Amino acid sequence: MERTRSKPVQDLPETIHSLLGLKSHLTSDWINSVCNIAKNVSSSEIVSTSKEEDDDSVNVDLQSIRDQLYALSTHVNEQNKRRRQVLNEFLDLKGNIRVFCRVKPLGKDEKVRPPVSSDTSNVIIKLTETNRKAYSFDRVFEPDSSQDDVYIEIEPVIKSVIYGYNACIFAYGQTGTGKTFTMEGLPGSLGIVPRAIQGLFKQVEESNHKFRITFSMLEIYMGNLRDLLIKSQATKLKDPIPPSLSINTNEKGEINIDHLVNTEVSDFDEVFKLYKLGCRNRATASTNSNSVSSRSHCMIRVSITCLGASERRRETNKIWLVDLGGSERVLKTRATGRRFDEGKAINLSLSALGDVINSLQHKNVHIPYRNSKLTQVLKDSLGQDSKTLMLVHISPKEDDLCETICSLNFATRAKNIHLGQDESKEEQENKEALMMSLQKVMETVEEEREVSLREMRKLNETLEKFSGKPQVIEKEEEGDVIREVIPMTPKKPRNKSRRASDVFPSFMRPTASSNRRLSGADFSVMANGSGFKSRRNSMASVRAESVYLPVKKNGFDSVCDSSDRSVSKSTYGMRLNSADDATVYSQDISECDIKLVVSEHKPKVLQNGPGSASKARSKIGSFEKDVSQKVGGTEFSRINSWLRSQSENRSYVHEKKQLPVTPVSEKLHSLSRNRSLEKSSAKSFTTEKITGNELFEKLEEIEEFKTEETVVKPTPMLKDLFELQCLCSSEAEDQILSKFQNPDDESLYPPSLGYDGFSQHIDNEWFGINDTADWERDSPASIMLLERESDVKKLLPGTGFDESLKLKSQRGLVFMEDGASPLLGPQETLRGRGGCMFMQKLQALCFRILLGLGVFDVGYGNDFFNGLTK
Ligand SMILES: Nc1ncnc2c1ncn2[C@@H]1O[C@H](COP(=O)(O)OP(=O)(O)OP(=O)(O)O)[C@@H](O)[C@H]1O
Repeated sequence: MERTRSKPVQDLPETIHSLLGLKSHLTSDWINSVCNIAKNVSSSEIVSTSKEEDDDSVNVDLQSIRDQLYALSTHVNEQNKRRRQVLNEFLDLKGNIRVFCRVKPLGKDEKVRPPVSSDTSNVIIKLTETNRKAYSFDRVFEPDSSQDDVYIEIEPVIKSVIYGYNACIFAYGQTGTGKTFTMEGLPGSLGIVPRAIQGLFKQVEESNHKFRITFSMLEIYMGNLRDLLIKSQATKLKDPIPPSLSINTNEKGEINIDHLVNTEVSDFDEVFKLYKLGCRNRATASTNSNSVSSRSHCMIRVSITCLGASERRRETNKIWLVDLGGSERVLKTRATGRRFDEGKAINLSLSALGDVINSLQHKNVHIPYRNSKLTQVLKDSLGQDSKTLMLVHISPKEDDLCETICSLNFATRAKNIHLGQDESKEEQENKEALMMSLQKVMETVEEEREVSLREMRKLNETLEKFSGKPQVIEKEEEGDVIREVIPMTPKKPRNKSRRASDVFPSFMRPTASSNRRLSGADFSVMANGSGFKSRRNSMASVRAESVYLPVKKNGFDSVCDSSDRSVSKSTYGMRLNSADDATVYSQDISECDIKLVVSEHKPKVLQNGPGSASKARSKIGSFEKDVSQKVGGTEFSRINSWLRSQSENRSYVHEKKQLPVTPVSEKLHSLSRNRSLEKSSAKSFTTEKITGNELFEKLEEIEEFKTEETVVKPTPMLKDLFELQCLCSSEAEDQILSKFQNPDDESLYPPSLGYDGFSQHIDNEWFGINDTADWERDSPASIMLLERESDVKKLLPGTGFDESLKLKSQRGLVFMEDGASPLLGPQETLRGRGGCMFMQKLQALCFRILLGLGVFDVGYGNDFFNGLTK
């Protein structure tokens, strides 16, 4: 390298040479001049010269380290690809849906010999002394199995997640059999969730790519999604009500959940804190079977994004870790009230999950994902190339034998196809040999990869020592620019001020309506001085409900069929601009929809008092049967023809038979009996036309009987109407309370109503008489009507519905003045036309039935509704 040096320094060699060669020059002057030259050479010049020479050699070393790192990283990429291939082949051979079974150990006091025995792949049930039934699974964990044993079997699935596959691990089983124990674990014996997340971070650290990991946690409670990372039940007046979660499918077929908190995490500790927060928010309760029973499905989603890693299946993928609610026989658990409803909701979604898995195993064209929220959420993580693992939990206790058999049958349904009962022994042996060889290949690849990674780490440390930063290599691979950060990625500083609820991923950009929903509480606080009012208004302002639009179905829905859809609908702010209803539609069918079909037909006991609830429940079975018939069309056709005739003739049809009056007890006893009789005689009704006044008198009779604590056996048609009316109201109220109930502050919430068919509440609020009451706006009827308003508008063009609603500042249930249409009209006329009150009530009931028909989608399209209003 050329350097510029001072003149004396340049002359120095020559001078020394002359000094050595020509001793005659050794005069005192000459010596002085040499000394001066030496003095002029600065010390810094000497140092810098030596440093630059060192730099040259270091530069050469660093470059060679970089080259080596580049080569090694390419090699590791190749190994990763190979590893992914082998792992995938291995998992494919094992089956993409694998079913494990875990047997809970007997308690200390339970010394009896259990009727359930197991080995590593079979569970044998002793049905009688001579009769046994065997179930085989991919793996059975015996009662003494540890959490380690379980995790080892699960690890390949976790590894596949790093390679871009979606995965789903869920724990299924009867309540109290150890699902939460397996998934969550105890402090000394961590379960699958913490281990899986630890495993994921370990994989990420070992990888030579940069990953972005996010964490979300939600529960499906009574058919509704609830974010567990934000407090879902506001405890203070000012607490914002969380936005409703809705399930969407993007153009790639990926499932997204709008408004679900999706927090970026950089290490296990961060995840664990969020996880604990979520667990605290989860709905649990004490039941007969488990003192801390999960009353919901708890779902954890870990999403992973890694750009430009060619060995990964997709850039963003996810794993769902699901602790399902316990399947239970409600009769056995003797659950009542809310516990009963929770159990029923859990059972419904579990059976939907079973159907989906079974269809996947059968490779059916139609996979019924839409039958529950649970399966909708898991849609892109079940089946196809996703890895699914079901852990069925059973109890060895004799007392639980029925539940055990149910769970084992459920699990067998999920697994027995892919294991290939048709496979010959030879084929099975070949498969096992192939799996063994793949395992060996995998081990070799893993070892080689480990060596490469170790070498890379060493080189990287050296590089960091000299250059002060880890090496970043940029290279072109398969057309993509890959940015690889070789291990030891510096940790991101945690943003402590960030609230979980503030973090929304980019795809969850707030829409106008979601913004309004988010600000709903603020609005209510600002608009009202009084706390009570403001709280209630905030509740009234933000309603989220799933309803099923009356879209005609063409048989079944299919995987890629977007024609049939239900609507997740949020109705906002009745006090805001009426044209400003924020209605968010998403393509999802609510689990509630299924639940509603069943539970909306709860029998209503026309008497309040002790025991009435249990009596009502005892009739649910018969009503459910009844509903299935209705859905099948038999009874609806009766309603249909009846409504048609009444709309054509402007008169009402009822059973000719005299309304019998029976005491309450007799009535309750005979209700179910009558129901079957009614069904059988449904087609042979003798009908007569009566005038509105006559009907009014009849209805008055009914009202009188009710007030005298007696029960009327109404005509089948009227009874149906009464029941439907009551059921609609109670279900809506239940759902609203379940969303907004605040156990700490019950007084701020609408009182729970004892539905007796025609309670004061219903008179005043369903029929919109009390125009000053805030409850009117908040009443279930109003909410239901509001939520379905736009649907009705579509269905009933030209009925004046629009106009009448526009005229109304109060938006309760209103009726048409025109008697021709049984539906809507100014509500003021109710007071003026007292004599026609009951006729109008009946009209309103018809209207609600129409809505109900629409909601439950029994195949009646627009024609049906239009026909009724002509
Ligand atoms: N394999 C096991 N080893 C030790 N204890 C267990 C095991 N499985 C379950 N338990 C214990 O049994 C009790 C009930 O278990 P857990 O709460 O996990 O049941 P669950 O299936 O989640 O019930 P639920 O569906 O009602 O939530 C807990 O106290 C748990 O610690």
